[in-house]
Amino acid sequence: MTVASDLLPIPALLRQRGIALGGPLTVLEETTSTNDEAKRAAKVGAPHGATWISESQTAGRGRQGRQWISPRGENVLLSVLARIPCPPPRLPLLSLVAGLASRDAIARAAPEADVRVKWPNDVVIDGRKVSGVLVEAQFAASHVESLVIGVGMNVHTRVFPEAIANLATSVALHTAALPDRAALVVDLLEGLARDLPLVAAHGLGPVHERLVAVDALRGRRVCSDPSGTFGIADGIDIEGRLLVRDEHGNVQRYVAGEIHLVSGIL
Ligand SMILES: O=C(O)CCCC[C@@H]1SC[C@@H]2NC(=O)N[C@@H]21
Repeated sequence: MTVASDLLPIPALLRQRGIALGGPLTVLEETTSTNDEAKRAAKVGAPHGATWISESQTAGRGRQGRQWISPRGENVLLSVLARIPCPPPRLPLLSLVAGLASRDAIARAAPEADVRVKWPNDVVIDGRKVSGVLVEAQFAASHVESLVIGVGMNVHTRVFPEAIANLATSVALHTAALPDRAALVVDLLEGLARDLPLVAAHGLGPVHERLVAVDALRGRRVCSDPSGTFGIADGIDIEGRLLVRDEHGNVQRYVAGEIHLVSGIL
């Protein structure tokens, strides 16, 4: 099967705009997971910036062992291999910054939509998920040898399975014209190329202001695991932790995996 022609302009657009990620680009009809492709290739020396896009995944995955399901040919399923120095404590920041890059690409494609980053790794429109990020690091001894940044974006899908119908959305549901997948990919890679090395080297500082401006959780009621304490989300600090104000006005700081929203949708 040939790959959809709307993806073919990607290499030329990347060259034209001088984007440092996105090549060599492999576009597949099917794979288990684009993150698997990138991880396999990393082991045999694939270069920084190598990128895989697939029209479908048989074992697409998200964080915490969840599945990532996407109908064939409708969306963006992408993984990029990054070989940048990153101290292990900064790894959680990369999900946030990749989410921000995905958010900015989607906001450009759907300028009327209120596109936000939902800490720690989702992108939402009106509280419904439009994109998710899965960062996987490969270690040599105790240092990070390579990083795989996996991004799934719902682009053309208009109807979702019943179980997630209230939780998911797509770019197409917020645009008059059919969104351009190549433009979304190129904008995403541009954001990643600019911000990933900055954040890996300096922490969240260079993007913090942009991130807090599009924080989806601020003011929302959340619950911490495993204590079950309720509070109101009160921003993201410079270390990438979610601030939660409890009923007594005390602020706790949480790292990813310790917090969930009280109601599924925002
Ligand atoms: O929301 C999440 O928990 C993260 C979802 C990440 C999905 C993308 S799709 C491309 C890449 N390949 C995968 O198997 N997962 C990521």
